[in-house]
Amino acid sequence: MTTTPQVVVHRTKDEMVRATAARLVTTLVAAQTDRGTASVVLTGGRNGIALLHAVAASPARDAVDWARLDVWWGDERFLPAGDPERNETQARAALLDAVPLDPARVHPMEPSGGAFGDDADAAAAGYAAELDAASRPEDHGPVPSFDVLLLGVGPDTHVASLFPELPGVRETGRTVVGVHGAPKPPPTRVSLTLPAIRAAREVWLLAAGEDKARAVAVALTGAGEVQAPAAGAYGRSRTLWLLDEAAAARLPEGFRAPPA
Ligand SMILES: O=C(O)[C@H](O)[C@@H](O)[C@H](O)[C@H](O)COP(=O)(O)O
Repeated sequence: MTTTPQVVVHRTKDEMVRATAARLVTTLVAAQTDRGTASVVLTGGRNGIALLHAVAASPARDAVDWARLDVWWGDERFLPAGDPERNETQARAALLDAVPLDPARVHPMEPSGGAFGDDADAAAAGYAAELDAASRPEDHGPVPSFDVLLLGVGPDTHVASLFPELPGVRETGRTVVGVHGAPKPPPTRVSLTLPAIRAAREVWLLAAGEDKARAVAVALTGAGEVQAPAAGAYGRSRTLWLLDEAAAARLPEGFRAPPA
């Protein structure tokens, strides 16, 4: 099932990031109210990390019961543990180290030189097994039904580490893949695949700045997912594109959510 994307346009990047932080806190609190627990999938990139800083600074942040939150990653740069360019390192510095998470519920992807040595494909298989072990019968498959899965959008329409035309974006069987030869450094990465992304209840795509305007317009106006991976990223109950005016500038009329 696909969900029609909803497009929310904020005036500036800063406003988009702060409003999305408030939306994330509210959504996680609602999930904990409904199910007693919540889960989020983090993304790397400037917007994804700015969002975590904004959650850390939010006066409402402790409405979330952090000990009942599962934290996963949508992709990782396959670098040594603690490398400042790892998405995990940046997420810990921005938010995770500041809130009382249950360490057993934080699920980083293995670094290079870790349990799988320098084998990104083995690290991907390991993460797929971890997802499978965490999924329950009601999840209908080998991936948990994440409450919110966050994605940055690259200027070439990549999401997570699924780049246009590379093998990862064509993957229909596996839930996690090793990525080799990525055009955005570092070249070796680990990424959820589109089927795994689509297991989420809600998928939120973040884009700000004029260098994203073409990617946003292409992905939302009928491009195929192999050429434009962001076009294949949607959630089971909701797909939200959270933009600033600059990133929305090339969208045709009629794509924005009506004003509240
Ligand atoms: O590891 C990464 O780099 C990401 O997960 C990647 O998919 C990122 O989210 C986009 O490239 C957008 O990044 P920006 O928000 O910095 O433009």
